[in-house]
Amino acid sequence: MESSLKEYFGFSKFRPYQKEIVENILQGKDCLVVMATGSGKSLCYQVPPLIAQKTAVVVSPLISLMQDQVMVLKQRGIRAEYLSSAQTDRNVHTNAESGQFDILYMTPEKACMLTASFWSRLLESGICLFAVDEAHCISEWGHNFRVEYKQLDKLRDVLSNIPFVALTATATEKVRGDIINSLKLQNPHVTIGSFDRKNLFYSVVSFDRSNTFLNELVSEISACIQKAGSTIIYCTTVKDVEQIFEYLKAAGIEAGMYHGQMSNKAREDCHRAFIRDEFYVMVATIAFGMGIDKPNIRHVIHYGCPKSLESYYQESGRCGRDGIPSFCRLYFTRSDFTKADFYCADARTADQRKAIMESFMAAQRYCMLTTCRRNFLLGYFGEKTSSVNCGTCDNCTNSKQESDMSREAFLLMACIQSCQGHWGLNLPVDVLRGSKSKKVLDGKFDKLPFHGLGKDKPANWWKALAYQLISQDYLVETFRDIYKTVRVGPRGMQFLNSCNPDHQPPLYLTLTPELAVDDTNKGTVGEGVVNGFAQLEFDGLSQAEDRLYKLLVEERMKLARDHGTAPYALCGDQTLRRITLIRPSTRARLANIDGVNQYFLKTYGDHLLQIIQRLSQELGLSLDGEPKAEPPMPANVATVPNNKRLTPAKLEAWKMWQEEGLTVQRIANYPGRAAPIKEQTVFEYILEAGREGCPIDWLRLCLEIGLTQEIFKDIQGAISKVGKEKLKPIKNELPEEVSYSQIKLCMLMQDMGISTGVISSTHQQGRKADESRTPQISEGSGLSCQTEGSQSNLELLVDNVDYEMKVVGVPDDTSLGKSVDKAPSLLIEGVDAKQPVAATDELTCSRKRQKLNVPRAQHSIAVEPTEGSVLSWLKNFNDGVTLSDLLEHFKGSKEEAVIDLLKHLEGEFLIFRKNNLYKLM
Ligand SMILES: Nc1ncnc2c1ncn2[C@@H]1O[C@H](COP(=O)(O)OP(=O)(O)OP(=O)(O)O)[C@@H](O)[C@H]1O
Repeated sequence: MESSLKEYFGFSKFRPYQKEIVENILQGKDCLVVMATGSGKSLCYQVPPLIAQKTAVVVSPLISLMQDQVMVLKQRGIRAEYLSSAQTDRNVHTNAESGQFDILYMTPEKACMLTASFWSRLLESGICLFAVDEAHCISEWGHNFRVEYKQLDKLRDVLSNIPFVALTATATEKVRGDIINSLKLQNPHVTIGSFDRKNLFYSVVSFDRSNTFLNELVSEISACIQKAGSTIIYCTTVKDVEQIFEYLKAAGIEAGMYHGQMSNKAREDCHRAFIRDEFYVMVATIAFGMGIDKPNIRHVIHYGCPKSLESYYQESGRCGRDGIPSFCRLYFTRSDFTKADFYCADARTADQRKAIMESFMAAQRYCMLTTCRRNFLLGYFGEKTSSVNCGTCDNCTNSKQESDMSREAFLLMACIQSCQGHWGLNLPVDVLRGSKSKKVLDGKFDKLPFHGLGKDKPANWWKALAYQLISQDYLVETFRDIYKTVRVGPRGMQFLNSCNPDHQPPLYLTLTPELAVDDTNKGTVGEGVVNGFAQLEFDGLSQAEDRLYKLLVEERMKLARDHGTAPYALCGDQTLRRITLIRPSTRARLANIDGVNQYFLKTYGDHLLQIIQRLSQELGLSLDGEPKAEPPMPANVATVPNNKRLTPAKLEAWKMWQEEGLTVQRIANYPGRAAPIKEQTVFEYILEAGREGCPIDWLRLCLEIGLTQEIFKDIQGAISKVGKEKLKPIKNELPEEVSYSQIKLCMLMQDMGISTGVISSTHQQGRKADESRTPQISEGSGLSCQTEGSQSNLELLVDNVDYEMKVVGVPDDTSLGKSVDKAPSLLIEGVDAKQPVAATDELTCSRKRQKLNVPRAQHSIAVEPTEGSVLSWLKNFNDGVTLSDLLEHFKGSKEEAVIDLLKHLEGEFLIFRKNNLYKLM
């Protein structure tokens, strides 16, 4: 799997969850994948066909999206095509059914229209999966319901034994249920990743449509273009699109335009020019939504409050899909909030109207928020967060000013209370401002004691205060049909009860620019809203490197133009940045850069190497530098251990285990403890810390409870048979000696997307840590170790006995021409490894792996390094070998000769290097 990943995609490792999902698909399981935009969902259905050598059929909602994906896949040497009304090549249909494509995209309409004979021929040729991308379109609860998606279930009978894979970035629990039911997914493997897009900076600004504002917008966009970054400006109306487009044009910024009133051809041309970097700015309505797959958009601006928080998340999610820090800014005016009837116009049922209203109101709350925007977004999608301050939104980074607004809050809440919660905000604000409108007089609201008491402040000031109070739960906004009403909530009632007209307890609220209108603070409030690009640590390149990067961007552009493709399809900005920093001089060095795939190397490698050499010389830069630290990538698993949700006892147990290296048993019986706690409890604490995102040495934990790859796989098998709702049925499926702890650990690792690969691939590291530590406990605990027959990857788990064991040697089967898959017999002084060891209770297994880092080539005979001999030797080591292993194996040969040979093989994409381990492609 990893060699396919490197060969076709150029990546050296899977992102969280990807490998797990690919494995499940290859095992024939249905999958539901809910992972953030840009988290790498596509790869989950793009890798299996390369391994299974069968076609992956992918349903995708938009022709432009399919076309872009096919274009990119072709640049990776993957045979991809699409079937839709827009396909002009008639051969595609015939070639598709005879299995000529690795990946075949189609629209839902097309998928339902294809004849039974097409499917049966394709089935004969081989289908490895049927994927439904943007699967939320199946659900009426989703924000993009598409009727055609509903009919895809028909294909379930036609493709009865093929795994169905549904993928989406946004799906609430309700939508997830709908997807599973509609597609008739059978006991699917469900993956729900984090919604958090860590590389995105969120900010919101209230704006007017003045020229001053538009000038600011122009400078913001220019700053992005300077960094060779693309911007999308989403407008809520066609009129706004045209106006902004004209304004940019007048300011000398080349931009494209995209909206529903343009002809198909004009839209397609514009779309194509944008993804090919012919201009860097696209001004669009949300019609330019799902169909954009460009990974290097650095800036998404919303010019007006979006219609829902889901669509905001989706549209802003177009930003920074390649993981580079990028910026999402939302501009709104309060008049945007009055568009409910417009958005509800298409609703066919009361439920639909309710759903639209709810998410529109959530978008409004997002605009008015004074607390962390990321937390609000994540919370909306049901994700709990541990930090109060994300550090990457305007509210968390700008200095805030607060002011005691107890008197004003009292007046507003008391007035709203007197209006009995039957009204929106306008009426109580009118009353406070002393209005004598018909509505006020008819309802005798002018007789209220508050009438006119707030006339010193403009209406918008009071509304801004109301939104502050709503966001702090003093007021509650609901709606009836499409009309919003506001009432005093329990927190507000508590406040009102503690007030009298002459005295109110202090109530500090954040001063938003609107609230500062007549305040001396005005002017300082907005200062926090700084240019986002200045805030983002964009690249860390020196001046000369920055120049080189821009020249390489131009070169990529030329190459893409010559090959009729988009620059990002050749290689991403992140890869280009790595190339800039390393400045490789050989094919091998270029091949080893993350993001460089075989097709790229073969097609553009030599040309690019020449260019790099020439430009580096001109700029006075040396070649073959060391890679610098990468900009932050979105990590789905938090690594910060100061987790607020862990109790001190749990945090302490985790620290003792993870940081101090104590075993579970040792922690449970720690001398300083008033009373011992159960080992099982300590183990649960560690699992919980892991679940909460604290780093865990998974290999060590597996070793400590005897969870080997084989047991892991057995447990996975049991889970796929009986589900994972209850532990007992899983346990019943498994051999007696498999413990509940092992099952729990396996389930957690599965949930967190940690694959079995971790157990073996971290051997080297794990070994060192373990071996450097003398055994912590020797209390003669019972044992439940696997010995003979349960070894894998040259690994043996033995009793944690109170004397040091010593590895004295391992006969090297490989050098004798035997397979290493067979368990080697280990000779350990003082221990008969074949002696069965009695299992006792399930967690009395504080064991220590004793023999692990066996030099593989200890007994090797002289072998000459040739292309063939290196490749066939590497075949024996799935986990790869180090350079010293290789030198040891080929000892007698010159070191430089071995290194040259390795470089050549690397440059030919026959081997690849990951973490300094050489592996076979
Ligand atoms: N393992 C990986 N290593 C490095 N980059 C990756 C990896 N997997 C995917 N990517 C890159 O991440 C970016 C986003 O991937 P992808 O298009 O699959 O996201 P997605 O989850 O399908 O997003 P969307 O919901 O927007 O369609 C792409 O540029 C892709 O090449």
